[in-house]
Amino acid sequence: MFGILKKIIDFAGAKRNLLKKAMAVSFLGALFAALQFISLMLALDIVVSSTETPVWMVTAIMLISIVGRIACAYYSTNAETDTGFHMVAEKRIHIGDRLRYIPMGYFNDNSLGNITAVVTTTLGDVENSAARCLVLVIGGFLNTLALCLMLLFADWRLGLVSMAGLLCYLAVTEASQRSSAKTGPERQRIQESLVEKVLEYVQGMMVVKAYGLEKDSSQGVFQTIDDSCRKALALVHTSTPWAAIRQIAVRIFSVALAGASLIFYGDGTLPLARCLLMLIASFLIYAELESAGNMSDQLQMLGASMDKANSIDNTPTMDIDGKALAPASTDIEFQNVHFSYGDRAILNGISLAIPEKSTTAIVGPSGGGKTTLCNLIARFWDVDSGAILLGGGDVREYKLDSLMKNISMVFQNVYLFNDTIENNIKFGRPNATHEQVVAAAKQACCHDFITALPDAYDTVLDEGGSTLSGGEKQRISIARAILKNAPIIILDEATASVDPENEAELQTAIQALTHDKTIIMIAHRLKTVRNADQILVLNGGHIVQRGTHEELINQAGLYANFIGMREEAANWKVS
Ligand SMILES: Nc1ncnc2c1ncn2[C@@H]1O[C@H](COP(=O)(O)OP(=O)(O)OP(=O)(O)O)[C@@H](O)[C@H]1O
Repeated sequence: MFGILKKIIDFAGAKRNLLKKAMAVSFLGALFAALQFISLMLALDIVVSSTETPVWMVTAIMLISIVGRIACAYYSTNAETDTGFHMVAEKRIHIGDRLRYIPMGYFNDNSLGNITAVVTTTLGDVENSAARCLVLVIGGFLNTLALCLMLLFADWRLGLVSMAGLLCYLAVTEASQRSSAKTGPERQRIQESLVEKVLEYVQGMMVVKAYGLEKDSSQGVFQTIDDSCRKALALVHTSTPWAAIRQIAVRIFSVALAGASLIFYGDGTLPLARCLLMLIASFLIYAELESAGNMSDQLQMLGASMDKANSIDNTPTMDIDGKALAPASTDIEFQNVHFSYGDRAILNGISLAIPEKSTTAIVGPSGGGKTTLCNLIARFWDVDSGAILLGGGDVREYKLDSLMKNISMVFQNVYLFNDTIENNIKFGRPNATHEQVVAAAKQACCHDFITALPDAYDTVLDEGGSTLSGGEKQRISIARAILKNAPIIILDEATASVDPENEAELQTAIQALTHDKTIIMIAHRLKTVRNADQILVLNGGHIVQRGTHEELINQAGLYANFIGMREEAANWKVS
């Protein structure tokens, strides 16, 4: 149990000292509580043994005890709430920051549901109860210890009985925690799979509707909810017997304390006033300890929650050896690059050179590794072997921020944030002025449709930008890249989903973006491919052909086939 308590203190980060203060004040509260017994002892002495202790003194001690206890409880409750919320906010920010610097492969292994569950539900539990549990458990233990010490002072024999009860309780709690050590992680897994399923259900709703599978799909989620409920109950049932054993342990010692008091009174070794005090104490002494014990099960869960959050927070980042460098040029070179997703080899010994301010088109069959090759330049993943150089320096020598300053990426699947259009465009350059945003939007051919919206640039987009058409989203993402003005542009040409009217505007936007830049383009359009300075044909993880259009078109091979298919497609007409 003390291991988990230490874990909470470590987790508190910048609020660690406040948490320690809350614990110290809670201890003070325990001493004030013990004072109540002293006043009770004095009162019984006055009533039963007619001692001459002034009544005002007894009353004053009682008042000090009550006021002191309330004040301590007030302070420690505020401090633990403050600690809980701040420490979790700090952890969430830290995790959010960390996620930016870890390889994308991490997101393959740790699904969205898993990460969402940790940052929301799991940390929500820690936020609401970790600091409170810690203060209650420590407070409960210290409170009982203080009362035992007081009883020791009143009668050492009965003090020892009460102390034995405390030790027995601690031993049972420790045993229960050991036996249910797997409970916390298991419950954690249940929560994760539940969040994962619900997210998948909501995100896949469109496909589910399109295929009329609403019933089957919702049954899957309901099944997971049902499983989660059953497993959570099973876990609670494993901890319930231990709660009963703890209760029995303290009840036995309460009865032993009362019985021993009566025996000592009977044989004349305990005065009546002390005997009455002990009888009252036997009912109250373990009350706080019992509430602390009930919390100890929750501590087990919290320990697992904190471990999970820490495991994300401690994932090694890619920036460990990075330096804030500025490349000498935007020449890019692949030197015998090998890369695989897990065990699946995707790129096998790729070597290529992309000179500054040139245009390189990458073509090839679907699944050949084109996107992967581009993503490696931006270090979404690191290569397995070989090296990728930017301006002569290995991309792994750069800090991610200083590398990404040089690169703008325009993806086929555009993601827009739940924010204003202006802020979405400013994403790559947050301190840009409104005039600069408008100028970029004009170049990207999106100014007109933005100003036609009721709130123009202040229009708040839905998450993912679902209220805009595919072409509009593309152009906003191009405006974003134009504003960032990075010297290297990686572009996944989006033409498949765009109608001819939109395509003309999209091409104007792309021309504005790529002017005078180093361009690497996954090319689908014949015109782009034709005009590229070099064309790389990627198939099965190898560059199978490379050269200019003129050089490749006359060779038999994938490129000639690709051009043939494009020409055929371009000649299609609606009859
Ligand atoms: N995150 C990932 N994890 C595991 N495998 C992946 C991942 N991304 C892509 N792959 C696999 O790697 C292979 C290459 O994918 P990639 O997207 O690079 O191909 P591509 O040539 O760009 O294809 P397309 O033209 O269809 O976009 C594919 O077989 C794909 O299934």
